[in-house]
Amino acid sequence: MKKVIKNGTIVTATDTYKGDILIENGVISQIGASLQVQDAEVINADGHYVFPGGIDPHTHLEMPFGGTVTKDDFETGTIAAAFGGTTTVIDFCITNKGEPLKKAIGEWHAKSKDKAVIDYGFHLMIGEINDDVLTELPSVIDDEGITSFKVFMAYKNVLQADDETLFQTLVQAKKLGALVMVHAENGDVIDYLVKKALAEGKTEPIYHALTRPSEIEGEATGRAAVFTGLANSQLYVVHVTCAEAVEKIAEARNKGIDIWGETCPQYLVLDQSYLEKPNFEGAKYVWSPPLREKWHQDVLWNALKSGQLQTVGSDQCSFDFKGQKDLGINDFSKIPNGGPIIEDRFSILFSEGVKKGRITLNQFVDVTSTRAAKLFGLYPKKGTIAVGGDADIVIFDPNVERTISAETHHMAVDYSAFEGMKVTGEPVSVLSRGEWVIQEKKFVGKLGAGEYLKRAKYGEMKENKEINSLSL
Ligand SMILES: NC(=O)NCCC(=O)O
Ligand SMILES: [Zn+2]
Ligand SMILES: [Zn+2]
Repeated sequence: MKKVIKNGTIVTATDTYKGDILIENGVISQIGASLQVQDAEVINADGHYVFPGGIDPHTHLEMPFGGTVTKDDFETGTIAAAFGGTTTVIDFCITNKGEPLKKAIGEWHAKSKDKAVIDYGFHLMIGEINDDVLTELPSVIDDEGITSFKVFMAYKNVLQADDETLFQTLVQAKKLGALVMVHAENGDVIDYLVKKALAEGKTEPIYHALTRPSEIEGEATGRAAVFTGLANSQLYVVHVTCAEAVEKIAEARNKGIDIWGETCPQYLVLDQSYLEKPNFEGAKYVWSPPLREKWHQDVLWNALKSGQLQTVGSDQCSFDFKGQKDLGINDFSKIPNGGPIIEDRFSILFSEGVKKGRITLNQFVDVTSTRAAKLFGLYPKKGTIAVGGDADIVIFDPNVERTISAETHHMAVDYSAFEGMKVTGEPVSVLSRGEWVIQEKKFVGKLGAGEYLKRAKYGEMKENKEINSLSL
């Protein structure tokens, strides 16, 4: 059945206006003032914003990590994402050295196919480059539509790749039309600092942060940027946390290097002092890179505002406090890294960003949806509200006040990293390709309704180049 969303304030990355939206066969077929439509379900969005569904370009659902597996899978994770206003996730498919890439991709399809309630795609981790990998890469792009590769510069002896692998990945990405993503920290230096701290009997969660200083995030970001320039390739730096990394990205962009930066809500609103909470509670706040001193938050907000950082991902990577985070009770290096964010990304950005005047309403849409769609080959099917695009839509109450809590969230974990935080604004209803997923704050979607997204090549997203040169 057709649907028409009436009287809402439609917000895209560039425009804000009152209008009605007609949805037919999962697609936006018309936008206009006072649309008169027969035989349509009418949705009254008066007093609400109508946003394009959020695109979360950074999730780890059902990922084996740190001796355990992330608690939220493609069922609970995508349901929670939808409650939070996200209608597309791009998850990291983790590969193992010596095994075919196709094996890992097959595993990720098996995890997601019958569970995802919203649309999804995969990035592919590259841990090594050899003849087998080189033979497989073209079909990863052409057959699977996976057009972004992820290289970890940290997690020594686990996920970390060496510089040669990063450089070769950049070269291949340029040739094939993919965007390279990096976790930028110097894993070798961290490994030394961690061993030293443990030998000195420093085992508490705060040492996780103290052994990963912001300078080495800056160093790794700068190194990756230099490689990108040399390879004349393209780079997206995930979870930027600090001034040093922002500076390296800005410097590289000024030189004309094709580099993009993402930050995450946790780095915008939480700080290093959380790791000092007593009774091992600090473990709830163990991320890599770690939470920083508070002053870095202003740098990150300003970078979003000025366009030096372009996206906000969640880095959803959730572990229970009891039974998972406590693997590191006697040794901070064994605390599984990551936290539950997928549901809170949109609301925190709106409340702390738009409501507090740090970013505009249109920038909010850009950093939570549009820019990710452009960078990761989904635009304009996703990431905006336009005729012909998928009807992935969030009807958002900008004035409701609520308190974030594990008691009320929909993620499968036993704590919230934002427990007690008051936010203004909440998604009320969410549509994925024109079908209700959340209706009046209730889940009404279907497991397996989410479709796998084959994405366009990076080079084909001409708009990325234009935006990059415009904002230099
Ligand atoms: N960020 C984090 O601590 N965990 C998820 C894995 C990663 O993105 O590095
Ligand atoms: Zn990472
Ligand atoms: Zn991550």
